[in-house]
Amino acid sequence: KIYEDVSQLPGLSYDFIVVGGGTAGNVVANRLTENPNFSVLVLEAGLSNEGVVDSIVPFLLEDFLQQPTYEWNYTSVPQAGLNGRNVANLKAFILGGCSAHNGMVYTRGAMDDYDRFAAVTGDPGWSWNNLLPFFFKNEKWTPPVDHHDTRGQFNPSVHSSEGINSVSLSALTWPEFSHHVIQSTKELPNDWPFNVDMNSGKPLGLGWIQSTIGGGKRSSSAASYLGPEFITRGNLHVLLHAQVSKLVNSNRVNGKITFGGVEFAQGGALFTAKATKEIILSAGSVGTPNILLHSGIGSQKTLSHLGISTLLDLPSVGQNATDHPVFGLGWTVNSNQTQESITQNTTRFNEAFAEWNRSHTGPFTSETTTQLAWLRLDNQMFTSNNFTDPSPGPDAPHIEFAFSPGTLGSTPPGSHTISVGIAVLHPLSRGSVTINSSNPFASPIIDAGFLLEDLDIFTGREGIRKVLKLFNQAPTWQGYLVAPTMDLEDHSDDALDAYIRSTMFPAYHLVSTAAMSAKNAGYGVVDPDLLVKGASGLRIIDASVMPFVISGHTQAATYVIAERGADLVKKAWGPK
Ligand SMILES: Cc1cc2nc3c(=O)[nH]c(=O)nc-3n(C[C@H](O)[C@H](O)[C@H](O)COP(=O)(O)OP(=O)(O)OC[C@H]3O[C@@H](n4cnc5c(N)ncnc54)[C@H](O)[C@@H]3O)c2cc1C
Repeated sequence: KIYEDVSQLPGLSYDFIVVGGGTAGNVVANRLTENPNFSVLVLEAGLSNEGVVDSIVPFLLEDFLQQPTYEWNYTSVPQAGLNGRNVANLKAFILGGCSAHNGMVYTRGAMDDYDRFAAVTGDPGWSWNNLLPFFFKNEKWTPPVDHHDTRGQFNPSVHSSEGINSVSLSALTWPEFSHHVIQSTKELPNDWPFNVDMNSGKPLGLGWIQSTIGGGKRSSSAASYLGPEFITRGNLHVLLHAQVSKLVNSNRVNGKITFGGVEFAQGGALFTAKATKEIILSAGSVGTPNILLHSGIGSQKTLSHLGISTLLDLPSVGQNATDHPVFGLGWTVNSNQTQESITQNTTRFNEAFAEWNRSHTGPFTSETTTQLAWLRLDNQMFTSNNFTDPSPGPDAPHIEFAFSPGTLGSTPPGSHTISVGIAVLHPLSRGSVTINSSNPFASPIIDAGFLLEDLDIFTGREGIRKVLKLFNQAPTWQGYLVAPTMDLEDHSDDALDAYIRSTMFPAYHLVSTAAMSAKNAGYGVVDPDLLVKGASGLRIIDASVMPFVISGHTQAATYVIAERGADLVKKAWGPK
């Protein structure tokens, strides 16, 4: 059941307290309450997702992201790598967390990513092969709303229709643009090979986008894992408007620190919820380190400056923050079949919205990108520039290209554009999430550390060159493209770098701020079972535990961590 007011809760003592009803937290709550003997309370700071149309209708994402009501409204520190620019750090303030406001792109990444997780943690359970059943528990493959023939657009053998979270191919809303993109793989198959399914563990190549959308509606963790068949469980309670400040009632048992509960605020008052078995932090890559630090878990040096007494000296808390830098290239085109035909035409916009309301079909059923490509740079390019290949293995891409029949943000009235978003997938730059106040309700200090390392900007620059070469050399684009919105042809390295630094924005894939490491490692925040090192009864299950950012958008990886994490908890407390 979902509660809005703490006074309605039957009590404040549960077996498990899950902090954060976001992408991962709702998976954990669902899976633990499959056991009728476990009681679970989810504490979510944000608002209800019920009936929030801009979150439900995929095409309205851009509008949704402008709404401060559903945002934590964090600011980040000025970014030295971006000429001191201050970029947004979006984090959703709604049940479902970022799965309720993200771009819905479903990408698992490469097998090499997870095999590297297994290697650095010393736990084969994090390898691709061992995680595949958990991807399948999460995924509910769903037909696209236009029921078009999807043969050759995905590989059914790497998908599951038995999971909980809907994933689908988009309706064929933009056939002209899609034709040119797919045709590129026939005309330049060596540079841009077709990949029938980028979610097979081997993503290299170009293929059709898959999204967390089912029946034309966003499938957030709240809509799926807290769906009507689950939320009616008597042992599953979710309390909204409940912002956790810190872990409380600490004790030391056999040299390990334990916490009896969590303190949270609602309506200006403070309450304590007790956990008799475990506290699970699923507050995300910003929320989780913030709560740890205010609870006295972190670098003793930082905490003592703020007058917070250190219960557990774990200097890695909040460090190692990693996100994907993204920037875009745009062209005007000789066609009116672009998203501007809807966004700049009120009549068509209203018609498309009416169609979605009537039958959940039409252009409003998908987000803006139609295809993605994942490419590697030659090893030679790294060595001749004195870099080491940052990727986890030969099947992992260095760069992502997102093809869209339209441009993010505003375009001049009457223009028709297309764009390619470029993401650097294995940045070396690192930042941090830390605090500069002992007030747990103050905003943490977020620094993604974008483009501090030369390798990251080098990779971005080569991404631009790959796109320019594609549009120059593949005949399909001739006569369709009119002019670039910013001409980067023949630009020097310095000019391309300047373009990237002045236009880059975050992918919002922040991870690794409470990274897992091997049991005996002298760094890291959680062990491979996701238990906080040096603590007992305290686990972290969210995107913050990834030891590295994956070669893809991060929600599928977060879901798989949550599925396996919940399994570890159930095994620890279930029947022996
Ligand atoms: C704008 C945007 C677009 C994105 N697009 C994509 C995409 O297209 N595809 C993709 O794969 N990934 C995408 N991502 C990334 C992906 O959504 C995240 O990596 C993933 O959802 C993180 O899940 P999480 O469970 O770690 O955190 P969240 O989903 O953020 O969950 C954390 C939850 O904890 C709550 N919380 C935080 N602090 C507290 C507290 N103190 N007390 C109580 N509750 C608290 C939050 O309100 C939130 O509900 C995007 C992210 C953003 C922000």
